[in-house]
Amino acid sequence: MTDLPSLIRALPKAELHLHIEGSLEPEQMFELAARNNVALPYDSVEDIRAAYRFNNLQEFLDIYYQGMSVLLTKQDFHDLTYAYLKRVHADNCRHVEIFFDPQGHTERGVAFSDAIEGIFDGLEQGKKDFGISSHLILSFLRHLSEEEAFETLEQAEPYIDRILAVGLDSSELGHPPSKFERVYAKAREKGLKSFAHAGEEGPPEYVYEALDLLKVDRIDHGNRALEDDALVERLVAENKYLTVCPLSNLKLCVVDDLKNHPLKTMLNKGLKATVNSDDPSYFGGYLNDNYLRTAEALHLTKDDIVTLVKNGFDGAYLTAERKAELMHEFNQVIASHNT
Ligand code: HPA
Ligand SMILES: [Zn+2]
Repeated sequence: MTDLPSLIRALPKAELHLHIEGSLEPEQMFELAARNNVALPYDSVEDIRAAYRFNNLQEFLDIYYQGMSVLLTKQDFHDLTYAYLKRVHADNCRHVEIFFDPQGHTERGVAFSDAIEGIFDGLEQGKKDFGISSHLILSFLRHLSEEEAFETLEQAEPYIDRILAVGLDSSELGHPPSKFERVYAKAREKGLKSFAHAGEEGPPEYVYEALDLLKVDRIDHGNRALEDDALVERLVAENKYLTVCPLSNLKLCVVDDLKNHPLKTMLNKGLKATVNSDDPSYFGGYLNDNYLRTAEALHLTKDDIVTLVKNGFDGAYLTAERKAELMHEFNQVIASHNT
């Protein structure tokens, strides 16, 4: 009988839904606040952790934007990114596709170039030290205007060849994908892929809009697509990957209990679900925690884990060579756990 937790820990994995600002641990928040002379409304690390109780997405976002106020210099963005990669290296995470929220920084007076170059430096160092391959996704804040999204895309121009995709995050309700149809068209013209958070709190209509108007290649979350059978059929037929985040869903009350999480239902319906951590510092778990706790709560089988991990590779934008390397390692781990 396979020891499923040890298999989960040992398998090489990909993470496709991670906001780098959401990996800022309270200890690092204090360190950067001291380094940059930023006042925090907390007295201790325990104080910060105690504040991480959320009834919905907006309550989290308010604290998340406040947390990122300690990020000011290129070095800060490097250190943040490197700390995340070091942490997920311990989870045997081999490939990451991470979001960053440039508008969360430029609106505070941080230069776009400092944020993105710091992140790129961190990713490069992580590749050297841990062998983690990566892509960066530029995410628009959907509570801001489309015009501001256009300005952000403009700022990204010098780096466009090193950016994988655009994404859409922040407050979902009241900010449907249709608001960003034109800026997504422009991003696609520039050769970027299109991703969008949809169906986390928003209705199935937002998922349709993401598909029809933003022409997304991947859906981030997508939980509420399950309310519409025709939509599920379409996502299956079009082979759209969903980047699902179980512990995020629990912390933000998208599900009331992990036992009621739709991940297993998604797999049963043939949806291409992947497992991810979203904002691990705020939601209480990195990549392996998301696999382990969901596996336990939903009684996932070895086949389910194999499917989820492979979906992570298939839904990622890996070179053929990198994918072959990862599948080789994957097969070796599976073989060693069969004995
Ligand atoms: O889970 C999320 N949803 C929407 N916006 C976000 N920004 C960071 N994390 C999230
Ligand atoms: Zn997210």
